[in-house]
Amino acid sequence: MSFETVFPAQAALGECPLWCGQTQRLWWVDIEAPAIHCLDPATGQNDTIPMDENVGCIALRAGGGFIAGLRSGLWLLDADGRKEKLIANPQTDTSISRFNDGRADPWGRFWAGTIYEPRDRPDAALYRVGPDLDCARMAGDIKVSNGVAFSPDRRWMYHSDTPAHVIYRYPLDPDTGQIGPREIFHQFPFGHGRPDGAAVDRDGFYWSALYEGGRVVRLSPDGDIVAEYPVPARCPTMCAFGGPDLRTLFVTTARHGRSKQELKDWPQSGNLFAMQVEATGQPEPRFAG
Ligand SMILES: O=C(O)[C@H](O)[C@@H](O)[C@H](O)[C@H](O)CS(=O)(=O)O
Repeated sequence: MSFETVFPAQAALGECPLWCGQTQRLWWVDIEAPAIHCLDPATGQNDTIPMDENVGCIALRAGGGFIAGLRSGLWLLDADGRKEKLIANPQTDTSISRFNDGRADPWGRFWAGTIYEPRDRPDAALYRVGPDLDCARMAGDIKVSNGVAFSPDRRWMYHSDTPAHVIYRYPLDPDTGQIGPREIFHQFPFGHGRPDGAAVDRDGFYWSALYEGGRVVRLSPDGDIVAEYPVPARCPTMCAFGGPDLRTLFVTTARHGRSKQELKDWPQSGNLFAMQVEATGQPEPRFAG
């Protein structure tokens, strides 16, 4: 098992891969293009929706279209990616803060966090949008919000702060989805990659893309690293399960802000990769609003 290029995107900042089981397509974004993409892995056909501002994350809406975390705030988009409604713009200064990682939860809500781009103080935050479009600030004290994912038993929400090299987890009420106090799920040592986007498989194992770590790591429900999978790019940004049996692991990667030497050493940076895995992913929920 090893990652192979599934689409030679050469994306600036590939992110937010998410599988649509209905159409058998992989949606993903290029934060810096900026664009929303839709890949048919069977044919290699990749359709692009250009955006007019950074797009950090998207989720599919149950009724069609997207909910998205953009630089200017949280938006509803139609099926063609056109802005329908600004839900909220909670950031204090969008010139130095934008939405980053996010996804829908098993209750049909959308969680999205920001990146505080100066990274000199923990001014990023995590927000949750309900189907009624009510937006609530759910967590703070972070610099770059990443790694949002949910356990299959609905008892844990995972959330990372990339520059701090830490993945947190929050207890979830399995009925209401309310979160409890955060605890450290895994603290990575500095200098060997830091946790970016992630996915949780059907057995509750957390698969984390390690930015500047050139690999994806699989962590047990107790937070122990049980496997590591090299990626042919130094900066994998997020992984997602897909394919007819949800046993294909897709990973997006980055070129943006990387040195010429790094891009020479890792010429496939920015591509989309895929690997068949023994684990089975969870179907990606849709936003109910
Ligand atoms: O892709 C993302 O999540 C961010 O936009 C990336 O740029 C990355 O996570 C971030 O740059 C990591 S860090 O701030 O350099 O630690």
